[in-house]
Amino acid sequence: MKIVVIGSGAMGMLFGSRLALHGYDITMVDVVPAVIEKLNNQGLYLEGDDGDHLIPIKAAFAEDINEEVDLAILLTKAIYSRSALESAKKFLGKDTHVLTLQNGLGNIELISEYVPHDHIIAGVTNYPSDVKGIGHISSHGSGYTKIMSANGEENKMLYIINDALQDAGLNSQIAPDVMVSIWEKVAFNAAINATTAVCRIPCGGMAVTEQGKYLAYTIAKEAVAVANAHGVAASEETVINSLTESIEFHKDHFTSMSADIINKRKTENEFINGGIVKKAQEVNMEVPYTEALYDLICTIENTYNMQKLNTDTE
Ligand SMILES: NC(=O)C1=CN([C@@H]2O[C@H](COP(=O)(O)OP(=O)(O)OC[C@H]3O[C@@H](n4cnc5c(N)ncnc54)[C@H](OP(=O)(O)O)[C@@H]3O)[C@@H](O)[C@H]2O)C=CC1
Ligand SMILES: CC(C)(CO)C(=O)C(=O)O
Repeated sequence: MKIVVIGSGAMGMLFGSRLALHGYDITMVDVVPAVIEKLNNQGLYLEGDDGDHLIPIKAAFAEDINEEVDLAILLTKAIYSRSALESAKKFLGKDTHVLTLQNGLGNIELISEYVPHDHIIAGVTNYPSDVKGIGHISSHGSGYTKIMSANGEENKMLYIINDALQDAGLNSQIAPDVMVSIWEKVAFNAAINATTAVCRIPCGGMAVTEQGKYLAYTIAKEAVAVANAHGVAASEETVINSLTESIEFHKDHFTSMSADIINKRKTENEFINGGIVKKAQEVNMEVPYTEALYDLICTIENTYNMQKLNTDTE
Protein backbone atom coordinates (compact mmCIF):
# COMPACT_ATOMS: atom_id res chain seq x y z
CA MET A 1 0.00 0.00 0.00
CA LYS A 2 1.44 3.35 -1.06
CA ILE A 3 0.77 6.04 1.55
CA VAL A 4 1.40 9.76 1.31
CA VAL A 5 1.21 11.90 4.45
CA ILE A 6 0.29 15.48 3.50
CA GLY A 7 1.77 17.90 6.04
CA SER A 8 5.09 17.05 7.70
CA GLY A 9 4.43 18.84 10.98
CA ALA A 10 3.75 17.52 14.47
CA MET A 11 1.03 14.99 13.59
CA GLY A 12 2.08 14.15 10.04
CA MET A 13 5.53 13.22 11.29
CA LEU A 14 4.05 11.19 14.17
CA PHE A 15 1.74 9.13 11.93
CA GLY A 16 4.28 8.93 9.07
CA SER A 17 7.12 7.82 11.32
CA ARG A 18 5.10 5.26 13.28
CA LEU A 19 3.84 3.70 10.02
CA ALA A 20 7.33 3.79 8.43
CA LEU A 21 8.82 2.13 11.56
CA HIS A 22 6.44 -0.77 10.95
CA GLY A 23 7.46 -1.20 7.31
CA TYR A 24 4.80 0.83 5.49
CA ASP A 25 5.73 2.62 2.25
CA ILE A 26 5.45 6.26 3.33
CA THR A 27 6.17 9.48 1.47
CA MET A 28 5.99 12.67 3.51
CA VAL A 29 4.75 15.82 1.72
CA ASP A 30 5.33 19.40 2.79
CA VAL A 31 5.70 22.87 1.32
CA VAL A 32 8.94 23.81 3.06
CA PRO A 33 12.13 22.88 1.12
CA ALA A 34 14.21 22.52 4.32
CA VAL A 35 11.75 19.93 5.65
CA ILE A 36 11.88 17.83 2.47
CA GLU A 37 15.67 18.05 2.38
CA LYS A 38 16.17 17.11 6.04
CA LEU A 39 13.75 14.16 5.96
CA ASN A 40 15.30 12.74 2.77
CA ASN A 41 18.91 13.26 3.84
CA GLN A 42 18.84 12.68 7.59
CA GLY A 43 15.56 10.88 8.33
CA LEU A 44 12.89 11.67 10.87
CA TYR A 45 13.76 11.89 14.57
CA LEU A 46 10.97 10.71 16.87
CA GLU A 47 11.15 10.93 20.66
CA GLY A 48 8.53 8.70 22.24
CA ASP A 49 7.78 6.78 25.41
CA ASP A 50 9.45 3.76 23.74
CA GLY A 51 12.70 5.69 23.28
CA ASP A 52 14.18 7.74 20.47
CA HIS A 53 14.11 6.60 16.84
CA LEU A 54 15.86 7.93 13.76
CA ILE A 55 13.72 6.69 10.90
CA PRO A 56 14.79 6.81 7.23
CA ILE A 57 11.85 8.21 5.26
CA LYS A 58 11.03 9.57 1.79
CA ALA A 59 9.82 13.14 1.37
CA ALA A 60 8.70 15.17 -1.64
CA PHE A 61 6.76 18.22 -2.75
CA ALA A 62 3.25 17.20 -3.86
CA GLU A 63 4.01 18.37 -7.42
CA ASP A 64 6.88 15.85 -7.67
CA ILE A 65 4.80 12.76 -6.92
CA ASN A 66 3.77 11.31 -10.25
CA GLU A 67 1.95 8.11 -9.36
CA GLU A 68 -1.45 7.66 -7.80
CA VAL A 69 -1.37 6.43 -4.22
CA ASP A 70 -3.68 4.15 -2.23
CA LEU A 71 -3.99 6.40 0.78
CA ALA A 72 -3.36 10.08 1.48
CA ILE A 73 -3.39 11.03 5.17
CA LEU A 74 -4.26 14.73 5.42
CA LEU A 75 -2.50 16.29 8.40
CA THR A 76 -2.05 19.92 7.50
CA LYS A 77 -3.84 22.46 9.65
CA ALA A 78 -7.44 22.60 8.35
CA ILE A 79 -6.89 26.15 7.07
CA TYR A 80 -4.41 24.73 4.52
CA SER A 81 -6.49 21.73 3.39
CA ARG A 82 -7.66 23.40 0.18
CA SER A 83 -4.19 24.34 -1.02
CA ALA A 84 -2.86 20.92 0.04
CA LEU A 85 -5.57 19.05 -1.87
CA GLU A 86 -5.15 21.31 -4.93
CA SER A 87 -1.47 20.38 -5.17
CA ALA A 88 -2.21 16.70 -4.44
CA LYS A 89 -4.42 16.27 -7.52
CA LYS A 90 -1.74 14.33 -9.45
CA PHE A 91 -1.52 11.53 -6.89
CA LEU A 92 -5.20 11.42 -5.89
CA GLY A 93 -6.50 8.78 -8.32
CA LYS A 94 -9.96 7.28 -8.65
CA ASP A 95 -9.04 4.57 -6.11
CA THR A 96 -7.23 6.81 -3.61
CA HIS A 97 -8.75 7.14 -0.16
CA VAL A 98 -8.14 10.24 1.95
CA LEU A 99 -7.97 9.96 5.73
CA THR A 100 -8.38 13.13 7.80
CA LEU A 101 -7.55 13.23 11.50
CA GLN A 102 -7.60 17.02 11.59
CA ASN A 103 -9.27 18.87 14.43
CA GLY A 104 -12.34 21.03 13.93
CA LEU A 105 -15.70 20.95 12.14
CA GLY A 106 -16.19 20.92 8.36
CA ASN A 107 -13.18 18.83 7.32
CA ILE A 108 -15.25 16.13 5.57
CA GLU A 109 -17.28 18.72 3.64
CA LEU A 110 -14.10 20.46 2.50
CA ILE A 111 -12.36 17.24 1.37
CA SER A 112 -15.46 16.14 -0.53
CA GLU A 113 -14.87 19.09 -2.89
CA TYR A 114 -11.85 17.07 -4.14
CA VAL A 115 -12.55 13.39 -3.37
CA PRO A 116 -15.76 11.32 -3.67
CA HIS A 117 -17.53 11.04 -0.33
CA ASP A 118 -17.19 7.23 -0.27
CA HIS A 119 -13.38 7.55 -0.52
CA ILE A 120 -13.07 9.75 2.58
CA ILE A 121 -12.26 8.27 5.97
CA ALA A 122 -12.64 10.68 8.88
CA GLY A 123 -11.63 10.45 12.45
CA VAL A 124 -9.95 11.84 15.50
CA THR A 125 -6.80 11.20 17.45
CA ASN A 126 -5.78 12.51 20.83
CA TYR A 127 -2.09 11.62 20.58
CA PRO A 128 -0.09 14.75 21.36
CA SER A 129 2.89 15.67 19.22
CA ASP A 130 5.26 18.64 19.43
CA VAL A 131 7.71 19.84 16.78
CA LYS A 132 11.18 20.16 18.31
CA GLY A 133 12.94 21.18 15.11
CA ILE A 134 12.93 20.41 11.40
CA GLY A 135 12.30 16.67 11.01
CA HIS A 136 12.19 16.23 14.79
CA ILE A 137 9.15 15.56 16.99
CA SER A 138 8.39 14.50 20.51
CA SER A 139 5.22 12.58 21.44
CA HIS A 140 4.65 11.36 24.97
CA GLY A 141 1.63 9.82 26.66
CA SER A 142 -0.93 7.31 25.54
CA GLY A 143 -3.69 8.04 23.07
CA TYR A 144 -6.29 6.65 20.71
CA THR A 145 -7.37 7.02 17.09
CA LYS A 146 -10.97 6.53 15.94
CA ILE A 147 -11.90 6.29 12.26
CA MET A 148 -14.94 5.70 10.06
CA SER A 149 -15.91 6.10 6.40
CA ALA A 150 -17.48 9.50 5.87
CA ASN A 151 -20.55 7.91 4.24
CA GLY A 152 -21.10 5.79 7.35
CA GLU A 153 -20.57 2.47 5.51
CA GLU A 154 -17.76 0.13 6.48
CA ASN A 155 -15.60 -0.88 3.51
CA LYS A 156 -12.45 -2.90 2.81
CA MET A 157 -10.14 0.12 2.85
CA LEU A 158 -11.44 1.20 6.26
CA TYR A 159 -10.31 -2.16 7.68
CA ILE A 160 -6.94 -1.98 5.89
CA ILE A 161 -6.27 1.50 7.29
CA ASN A 162 -7.40 0.51 10.77
CA ASP A 163 -5.05 -2.52 10.70
CA ALA A 164 -2.15 -0.35 9.51
CA LEU A 165 -2.71 2.18 12.30
CA GLN A 166 -2.95 -0.63 14.84
CA ASP A 167 0.31 -2.19 13.54
CA ALA A 168 1.92 1.21 13.94
CA GLY A 169 0.87 1.33 17.61
CA LEU A 170 -1.57 4.19 17.11
CA ASN A 171 -4.36 2.46 19.05
CA SER A 172 -6.90 2.68 16.24
CA GLN A 173 -10.48 1.53 16.31
CA ILE A 174 -13.39 1.74 13.90
CA ALA A 175 -15.97 4.07 15.39
CA PRO A 176 -19.39 3.79 13.72
CA ASP A 177 -20.46 6.89 15.67
CA VAL A 178 -17.51 8.94 14.44
CA MET A 179 -19.56 12.18 14.30
CA VAL A 180 -19.98 11.88 18.07
CA SER A 181 -16.20 11.50 18.39
CA ILE A 182 -15.58 14.47 16.07
CA TRP A 183 -17.93 16.69 18.08
CA GLU A 184 -16.51 15.53 21.40
CA LYS A 185 -13.01 16.25 20.09
CA VAL A 186 -13.99 19.72 18.85
CA ALA A 187 -15.61 20.48 22.21
CA PHE A 188 -12.40 19.37 23.90
CA ASN A 189 -10.23 21.43 21.50
CA ALA A 190 -12.42 24.55 21.84
CA ALA A 191 -11.96 24.24 25.60
CA ILE A 192 -8.26 23.48 25.86
CA ASN A 193 -6.65 24.66 22.61
CA ALA A 194 -8.15 28.14 22.71
CA THR A 195 -7.48 28.73 26.42
CA THR A 196 -3.91 27.40 26.35
CA ALA A 197 -3.30 29.45 23.19
CA VAL A 198 -4.45 32.72 24.76
CA CYS A 199 -2.29 32.00 27.83
CA ARG A 200 0.61 30.51 25.80
CA ILE A 201 0.85 27.59 28.22
CA PRO A 202 1.01 23.78 27.94
CA CYS A 203 -2.03 21.62 28.82
CA GLY A 204 -0.88 21.25 32.45
CA GLY A 205 -1.19 25.02 32.93
CA MET A 206 -4.98 24.70 32.89
CA ALA A 207 -4.83 22.92 36.26
CA VAL A 208 -3.13 25.80 38.05
CA THR A 209 -6.22 27.90 38.79
CA GLU A 210 -9.88 27.15 39.47
CA GLN A 211 -10.69 29.92 36.99
CA GLY A 212 -8.77 28.16 34.18
CA LYS A 213 -10.55 24.86 34.83
CA TYR A 214 -13.93 26.61 35.05
CA LEU A 215 -13.33 28.37 31.73
CA ALA A 216 -12.32 25.18 29.93
CA TYR A 217 -15.19 23.13 31.38
CA THR A 218 -17.74 25.85 30.56
CA ILE A 219 -16.63 26.01 26.91
CA ALA A 220 -16.80 22.21 26.70
CA LYS A 221 -20.37 22.26 28.06
CA GLU A 222 -21.45 24.92 25.56
CA ALA A 223 -20.04 22.91 22.65
CA VAL A 224 -21.68 19.67 23.79
CA ALA A 225 -25.04 21.47 24.09
CA VAL A 226 -24.68 22.66 20.47
CA ALA A 227 -23.83 19.12 19.31
CA ASN A 228 -26.89 17.78 21.13
CA ALA A 229 -29.10 20.48 19.57
CA HIS A 230 -27.88 19.22 16.16
CA GLY A 231 -28.90 15.67 17.08
CA VAL A 232 -25.35 14.44 17.80
CA ALA A 233 -25.22 12.47 21.06
CA ALA A 234 -21.95 13.95 22.34
CA SER A 235 -21.42 13.43 26.06
CA GLU A 236 -20.42 16.19 28.46
CA GLU A 237 -18.91 13.60 30.80
CA THR A 238 -16.67 12.17 28.06
CA VAL A 239 -15.34 15.62 27.13
CA ILE A 240 -14.76 16.64 30.75
CA ASN A 241 -12.92 13.35 31.39
CA SER A 242 -10.74 13.95 28.29
CA LEU A 243 -9.92 17.43 29.56
CA THR A 244 -8.99 16.13 33.00
CA GLU A 245 -6.80 13.39 31.48
CA SER A 246 -5.08 15.72 29.04
CA ILE A 247 -4.33 18.30 31.75
CA GLU A 248 -2.78 15.51 33.85
CA PHE A 249 -1.17 13.11 31.36
CA HIS A 250 -0.27 15.46 28.48
CA LYS A 251 0.74 18.26 30.86
CA ASP A 252 3.87 19.31 28.94
CA HIS A 253 2.19 19.31 25.49
CA PHE A 254 1.57 22.67 23.84
CA THR A 255 -1.73 22.24 21.99
CA SER A 256 -1.50 22.76 18.23
CA MET A 257 -3.23 26.15 18.62
CA SER A 258 -0.99 27.21 21.48
CA ALA A 259 2.05 26.32 19.33
CA ASP A 260 0.66 28.45 16.49
CA ILE A 261 0.11 31.49 18.71
CA ILE A 262 3.58 31.13 20.25
CA ASN A 263 5.05 30.97 16.73
CA LYS A 264 2.88 33.92 15.58
CA ARG A 265 1.02 31.87 13.01
CA LYS A 266 -2.57 31.71 11.81
CA THR A 267 -4.57 29.17 13.85
CA GLU A 268 -7.46 26.75 13.22
CA ASN A 269 -9.79 29.08 15.17
CA GLU A 270 -12.32 29.22 12.29
CA PHE A 271 -12.66 25.41 12.33
CA ILE A 272 -12.68 24.95 16.12
CA ASN A 273 -14.26 27.73 18.23
CA GLY A 274 -15.51 29.45 15.05
CA GLY A 275 -17.04 26.18 13.81
CA ILE A 276 -19.00 25.81 17.06
CA VAL A 277 -20.17 29.45 16.99
CA LYS A 278 -21.55 28.93 13.45
CA LYS A 279 -23.31 25.71 14.42
CA ALA A 280 -24.78 27.47 17.50
CA GLN A 281 -26.16 30.26 15.31
CA GLU A 282 -27.89 27.68 13.07
CA VAL A 283 -29.97 26.51 16.04
CA ASN A 284 -30.33 29.97 17.66
CA MET A 285 -28.16 29.12 20.64
CA GLU A 286 -25.76 31.38 22.49
CA VAL A 287 -22.25 30.18 23.34
CA PRO A 288 -20.77 33.25 25.09
CA TYR A 289 -17.57 31.66 26.43
CA THR A 290 -16.75 29.87 23.16
CA GLU A 291 -17.45 33.05 21.20
CA ALA A 292 -15.33 35.21 23.52
CA LEU A 293 -12.36 32.86 23.03
CA TYR A 294 -13.01 32.87 19.25
CA ASP A 295 -12.95 36.69 19.26
CA LEU A 296 -9.79 36.80 21.40
CA ILE A 297 -7.89 34.37 19.15
CA CYS A 298 -9.01 36.34 16.06
CA THR A 299 -7.63 39.47 17.69
CA ILE A 300 -4.36 37.87 18.76
CA GLU A 301 -3.62 36.28 15.38
CA ASN A 302 -4.31 39.53 13.54
CA THR A 303 -2.18 41.77 15.78
CA TYR A 304 1.12 39.90 16.07
CA ASN A 305 2.94 42.96 14.76
CA MET A 306 1.47 45.14 17.54
CA GLN A 307 2.01 42.84 20.52
CA LYS A 308 4.61 43.79 23.08
CA LEU A 309 6.36 41.31 25.34
CA ASN A 310 8.87 42.23 27.99
CA THR A 311 11.88 40.17 26.97
CA ASP A 312 14.09 41.34 29.87
CA THR A 313 15.53 38.24 31.50
CA GLU A 314 16.05 39.75 34.97
N1 LIG B 1 -0.20 18.67 17.31
C1 LIG B 1 -1.01 17.86 17.94
O1 LIG B 1 -0.67 17.36 19.03
C2 LIG B 1 -2.34 17.48 17.38
C3 LIG B 1 -2.83 18.07 16.22
N2 LIG B 1 -4.02 17.63 15.69
C4 LIG B 1 -4.52 18.18 14.42
O2 LIG B 1 -3.71 17.65 13.37
C5 LIG B 1 -3.64 18.59 12.28
C6 LIG B 1 -2.18 18.91 12.00
O3 LIG B 1 -1.68 19.60 13.13
P1 LIG B 1 -0.13 19.76 13.44
O4 LIG B 1 0.60 18.58 12.95
O5 LIG B 1 -0.04 20.16 14.85
O6 LIG B 1 0.23 21.00 12.50
P2 LIG B 1 1.67 21.54 12.05
O7 LIG B 1 1.50 22.97 11.72
O8 LIG B 1 2.70 21.12 13.06
O9 LIG B 1 1.98 20.71 10.73
C7 LIG B 1 1.34 20.91 9.51
C8 LIG B 1 2.37 20.85 8.41
O10 LIG B 1 1.71 20.97 7.14
C9 LIG B 1 2.47 21.87 6.34
N3 LIG B 1 1.64 22.44 5.28
C10 LIG B 1 0.99 23.64 5.24
N4 LIG B 1 0.38 23.79 4.06
C11 LIG B 1 0.64 22.67 3.34
C12 LIG B 1 0.29 22.26 2.03
N5 LIG B 1 -0.44 23.03 1.23
N6 LIG B 1 0.74 21.06 1.59
C13 LIG B 1 1.52 20.28 2.39
N7 LIG B 1 1.89 20.63 3.65
C14 LIG B 1 1.44 21.81 4.12
C15 LIG B 1 2.94 22.90 7.33
O11 LIG B 1 3.96 23.72 6.78
P3 LIG B 1 4.11 25.20 7.40
O12 LIG B 1 4.74 24.98 8.74
O13 LIG B 1 4.99 25.92 6.44
O14 LIG B 1 2.72 25.77 7.47
C16 LIG B 1 3.40 21.99 8.47
O15 LIG B 1 4.69 21.48 8.26
C17 LIG B 1 -4.45 19.80 12.74
O16 LIG B 1 -5.77 19.71 12.27
C18 LIG B 1 -4.43 19.69 14.27
O17 LIG B 1 -5.50 20.35 14.88
C19 LIG B 1 -4.74 16.61 16.24
C20 LIG B 1 -4.30 16.00 17.39
C21 LIG B 1 -3.10 16.42 18.06
C1 LIG C 1 -4.43 18.42 22.82
C2 LIG C 1 -4.41 17.46 21.64
C3 LIG C 1 -3.07 16.78 21.52
C4 LIG C 1 -5.41 16.33 21.89
O1 LIG C 1 -5.04 15.46 22.92
C5 LIG C 1 -4.78 18.19 20.39
O2 LIG C 1 -5.76 17.83 19.77
C6 LIG C 1 -4.01 19.36 19.89
O3 LIG C 1 -2.91 19.68 20.38
O4 LIG C 1 -4.54 20.01 18.96
